[in-house]
This record gives sequence, structure tokens and C-alpha cells, in this order.
Amino acid sequence: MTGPGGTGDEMTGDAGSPVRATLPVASGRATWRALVRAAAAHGGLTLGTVLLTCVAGIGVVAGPVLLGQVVDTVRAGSTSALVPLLVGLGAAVVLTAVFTGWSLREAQRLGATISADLREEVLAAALTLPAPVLEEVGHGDVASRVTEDVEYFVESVPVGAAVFTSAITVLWSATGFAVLDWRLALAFLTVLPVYAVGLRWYLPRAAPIYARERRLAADRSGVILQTLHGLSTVRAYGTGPLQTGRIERAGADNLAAAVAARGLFSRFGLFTNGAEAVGLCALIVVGHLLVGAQATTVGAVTAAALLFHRLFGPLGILLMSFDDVQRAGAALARMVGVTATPRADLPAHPGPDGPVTVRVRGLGHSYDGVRPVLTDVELVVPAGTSLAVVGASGAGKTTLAALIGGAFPAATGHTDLVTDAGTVTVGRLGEDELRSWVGIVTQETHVFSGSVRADVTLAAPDRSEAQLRAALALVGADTWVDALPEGLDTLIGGGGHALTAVQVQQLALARIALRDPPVVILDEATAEAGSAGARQLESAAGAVLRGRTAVVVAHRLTQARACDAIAVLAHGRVVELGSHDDLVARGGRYATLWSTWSRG
Ligand SMILES: Nc1ncnc2c1ncn2[C@@H]1O[C@H](COP(=O)(O)OP(=O)(O)OP(=O)(O)O)[C@@H](O)[C@H]1O
Repeated sequence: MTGPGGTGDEMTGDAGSPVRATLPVASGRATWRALVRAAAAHGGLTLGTVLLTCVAGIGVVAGPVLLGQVVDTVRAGSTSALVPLLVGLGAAVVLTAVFTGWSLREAQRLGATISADLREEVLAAALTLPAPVLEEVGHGDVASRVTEDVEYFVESVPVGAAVFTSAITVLWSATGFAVLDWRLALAFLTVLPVYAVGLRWYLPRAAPIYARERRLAADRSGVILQTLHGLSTVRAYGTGPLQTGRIERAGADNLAAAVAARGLFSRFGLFTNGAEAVGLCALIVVGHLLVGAQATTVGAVTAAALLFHRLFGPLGILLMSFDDVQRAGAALARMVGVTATPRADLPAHPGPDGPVTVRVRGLGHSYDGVRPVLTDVELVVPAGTSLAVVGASGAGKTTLAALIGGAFPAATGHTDLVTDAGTVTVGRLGEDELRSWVGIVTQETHVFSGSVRADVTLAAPDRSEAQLRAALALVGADTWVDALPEGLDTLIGGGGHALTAVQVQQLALARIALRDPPVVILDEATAEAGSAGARQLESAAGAVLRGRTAVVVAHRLTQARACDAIAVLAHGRVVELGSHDDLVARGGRYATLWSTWSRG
């Protein structure tokens, strides 16, 4: 076996594949290392499991050896020696049963512990994947690694435990053969070339087939996720049949890969069954010749045949589990790939201390590398002031807000956060550090399943009940939260109490108030809120922004008027900059927008 992950280099990406880019897949060596590291973290349990399995393996060998001696004793007619042998045989059977059961249970416990650790590690790593990586590989690949691959690996734990105990049993049995008679051991060895040929045929074919099957499963998840995320667009444009066709094709590709893997494995079964037939025949023929030449006893040959027979089970498990082991190995390699995805090695910065000025320097961006969405944007938002960004749909407002907030890196330029203590650049801050500096409320606010309390405090879990209530009161959410059936403990999100669009946005603003960053980027969707709701949100936003440096994507011009300065974007460039009164007086683009807006 090359290793659970299979192949060559330390990390193998799928970048050259015609399918979209994915996260790296760990090499066989890196996957083994991760497995050994996880086992070593539970040294006591691992050592105990190995010892118990060794003891159980001795019992497996002792039974047939004692039975062979019983045969020889009966043939010699020595009844007095029979009693201790039979007692020993009985004890060996009982102890073997006890230790086998015990070792298997410990092996399963070890496997479950290791897979729980790996699951946590992979989930934690997935949650901290850099935004640009997520953007590039898509959510489908990540989702399939933290769900399906983890499930495959966890489900393979009992198989892994059985493989481990079988391997030890096979080792002990081989030793038993050698002790009985070296010629019988040689006869047993005739199985090895058949197994070797089978494995040489199977392994090189299996690893890529299983890796491909896992990748196609990820592609299928990706298509399903994309369809679900864009359900309203799919409905709006009536592209249901198109998406269903895509899902069907992805499912069919995945199924074909799974069938190919199963077919390969069935053909491998020919080698394993053939090896057993060859081995047993060789043993009986050699035993017959040896007994005929009085070179060994009938008991020894009986013991060897019984040992070989007992080996069928463990050997069968070892070989038949290749299917599951390869599959689990491919899944594990993909899981380890998530934890091994490179993260920028960013130096730690002290947290913000005091007011922060935002300085946007030469910011430019293009999503496709061809069409510029933002070009050379230069802005300064002095500490404690607010800047509104306005412009036609598609002008680049959301992109600008996302870049300032560090959601993904800009193609050119950067954003500096300036304090009395110095300057830090947004792209040089780690994800968690960045959220202490800059809070973002986007158009897509997610309500997590759980209580109102959990949903708001996830941004700052260490805050007190009083701080939580103050944050809710600040955004005007305290009254309706108190009126909920169980107040702060009312369940919301999927299946929970339904919230209005305004309430969802208020909770998003309350999260920011609780986290208390000195800089806030607001790109709220106020369109769904209706005009009364929009006014409510504007006053909530105003309360949260007070005393902070803010960049507000103004979907309503009343939001822009309330800001200290306004930047008008057109085709990704800042074309006007000034206060509301200045810009109206200037009679340019903003003035036109304002007069259209004022007329209603
Ligand atoms: N993830 C993306 N991939 C490719 N193109 C994108 C992406 N996001 C936005 N764009 C494109 O970039 C341009 C600017 O979009 P952006 O959302 O920043 O504009 P906007 O001014 O905020 O528009 P709106 O007011 O409609 O939200 C648009 O042409 C848009 O189609």
C-alpha cells in the first residue's frame, strides 16, 4: 500500500485539470503523517490498543497449535497428556475471544477519537480558509471535504480497526507457521506471489480512480450548492431544466466513476480467491509429502492447515478492505489538503487603540482579469467621520466596500488604517485581527440557526449580558427581541422564529456594535425593507456609526446626505467627492441624482 492518499509529491493540486481549481490534495506521505500525528496525540490509547491486539493475535495462533498437539497426542494414544492440552486449548479459546473483542473495541475507540480530532481540525481549517482561496475554489469543494469526505473517513473507522487487528493476526500467524515447520511456512508463502501480482495490478489503477471519484463527488456537490444558492435567479429566468441537466450530468459522472472503482475491485477479488486456493493446495500437498517421509507430524500439518484457514478471515479483511481503505485514504488526503492549504504568514499587530483614519491608495480591481471594475480609487476617510459611496448600479460600490473591508485582495493598490501609533495595511492583517479593526455589514446577512443571543454574540462571545442588551437597544431591536416567546433565547434561523428583513439587518448591526471595531463598512440592502423599514435601519446604522470611521454604500440618498462626505463612483472611478451641500451646489452628477431622488 503506498499510503492512504496515494501519490507522489507533498501536495497535489488539481489545477491542471479541465475541472475548476480545487484545494490541494495531500500526498500519501503527508496523509500518513497526519494520521500518525493524530494517533500520537492519544499515545496511551494507541499503545494499549497495540498491546491488546498483539495478545489477541497470540491467542489466534495458540488455538490451532494446541489443536495440532491434541491430534498428535490422540494418535500416540497418550490420554494422560491430553487433559492439560484440552484445558490449555479451552483457556486459549476463551482468552482469544476476550482479547479479540477487547482489542477490536479499543481499536474502534482509537479510530473514533482520531476521526473526531481530524473532523474538528478540518472544520476549523475550512472556517479560516483565506477569502481569495474560497473565491477561487468555490464552496462546493470545501463543503464536500468537510461533509462527505469526513463522513467517508468516519464510516471507515470500523474497517480500519478490523484491518489493524487483521494485520497483527497475519504477522503472528506467519510466525506460527515458521515455528511449526519451515517447509510448511514455505508452502504457505506460495500465496504471496499471487497476492503480489494482484496488488501490482490493482494499486496503481485504484488510487487515481478513487481520487477521481472523490473529485467528481465534489463537483456534484458544487453544482447542487450553486443551484440552491441561486434558487431565486434560477426561478426568475426559468433555468430549472438547465440546472437539473447540470446536476444530472455531474451525478452521472460521479456514478460512472464509482461503478468503475467497484468493477476494478471485483476483478481484484479473482486474485485474492486464487491466492487462497493456491496456498491451501500447496500446504496439503507439502504436508502429505512431509508426513509420508516422516519429516513432520499429522498434528503439525493439521495445525498449519487450521492456521491457514484462520488466516482466510484476516487476509480477506486486509485485501477486501482495500476498497474502503483506498476510498477512506482518498477522503483523508482531501481532508488533510484543507488543513494544509497555505495561509499567508502574517505578522501579529497590536489591536486598534483609538480612532482610525482609512486611507485608500490606488485601489483597482477586475474579477476576470480583463474588464476593470475599479480603477485607481484614492480616498481618505478621517477618523470618526463617514464617507458615503454612491453611483449607478454596477458602478463598483459593493466591490469598493468589500476591498476596503478586506473581503478579498485588490488587484492593485491597498487600504491603510492609520492611528496615532502607526499604520497597518488591511491585507497584512489576519482574518480575526482584521475584524477587530473593521466591521462589515453586507447585503447578505446570514441568520445562523440558534438563539438570538448566540446569533449576536458570535461576533464577540466574551461580552456580558448587559453589553448584549445595550447593543440590541442601540439598534432598536430590544423591544421586539423582548417580545419574542423566549426573548433572547428564542430560536431563529432555519426552522426557528421567522424574522423580517429589517430585524435581520438590525441583528447584523447589533453584532457590529457588540464587536465594537473603530471602522465600519456598511453595504446594507435597504430595498427590501420598505421605506418605513429603511428609515428604521438608517437610524440604527446612524447609532452604530457614531464615533466610528465609516464607509457607507448608500442605496438611498438620505443615507448619503447624513454622511460627512460623499464619493460618486462611475464605471469604477471616483468622479465627484465632497459634502452633500458642496456636491449639490456643484450641479454635477450627484446634484442630478439628488434632484431625481428628491422628486421621489
Ligand atoms: N463576483 C463577481 N464576479 C464577477 N463580476 C462581478 C462580481 N461581483 C460584481 N461583479 C461585476 O462588477 C461590477 C461592479 O459590481 P458591484 O456590485 O461592485 O457594483 P455596485 O455599484 O455595487 O452595483 P449594485 O448597486 O447593483 O450593487 C458589475 O459589472 C458586476 O457585474
